[in-house]
Amino acid sequence: EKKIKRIDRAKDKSRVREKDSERLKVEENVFDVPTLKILYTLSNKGIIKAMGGAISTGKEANVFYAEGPDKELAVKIYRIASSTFKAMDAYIMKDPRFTNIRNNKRDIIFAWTRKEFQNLKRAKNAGVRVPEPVIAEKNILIMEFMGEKERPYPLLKNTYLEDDEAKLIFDTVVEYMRLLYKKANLVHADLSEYNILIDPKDLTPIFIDMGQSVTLEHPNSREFLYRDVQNILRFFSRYGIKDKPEELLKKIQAE
Ligand SMILES: N#C/C(=C\c1ccncc1)C(=O)NCc1ccccc1
Repeated sequence: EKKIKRIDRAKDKSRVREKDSERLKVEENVFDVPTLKILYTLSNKGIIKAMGGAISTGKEANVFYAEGPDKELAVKIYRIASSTFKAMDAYIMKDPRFTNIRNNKRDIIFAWTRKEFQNLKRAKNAGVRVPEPVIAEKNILIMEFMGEKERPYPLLKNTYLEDDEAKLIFDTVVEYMRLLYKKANLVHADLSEYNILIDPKDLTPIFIDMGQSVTLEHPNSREFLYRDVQNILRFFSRYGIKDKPEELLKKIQAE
């Protein structure tokens, strides 16, 4: 009996340790030394006052909550170590804005982070609701936190909607896609219910994750736009919205 107890306790302890190492793993291969140095610099510049917990964790990046001098911030840290930057290649190497970068991993990640900053800026200026970008420093992007008191707004994916509410959001999403295209000369290129936040106060959509967004000059921009349109129609079809891809493309690209 005693022996079994001892084994169970040992197992529990190892489980706790395993969990810690799990958490540490997330922290460690994002918070590598160069990244910590940049965070330290940003805090010395008074841009970040305190770091909070992780909002989103993914294979390419992690987003953390942070306190800024005057507003809440989201700190997106692109992983250098194990990121699948191969996927990034397809977007960045054909982008006329980034043809001259050297083909090494760090430079690709730094260029990608700069690109997300620039794309957010352009989207904001075009009238699309996105997190206001604050600064891009190497593999770190700091932007306005979309949420309240450390709680991020929910993804469209996780928001319960009545049909009429969904229709209003759908119309705004299409309008934002049109503004991105006509005013910002951009295609989101990864638009879906996973990259749209919903402000619960007024049920307005917020586009996030624009690192992969491309200008219309990109050879595949129309294909990426078509895919965004299909994603949006697929998701909103559950609310009885029956628009056809061609109709949406006409609305977005209309002269
Ligand atoms: N940008 C951003 C995001 C949220 C956010 C919330 C509140 N304010 C600003 C941004 C976000 O989750 N992006 C998706 C993502 C990024 C990294 C790993 C997994 C998933």
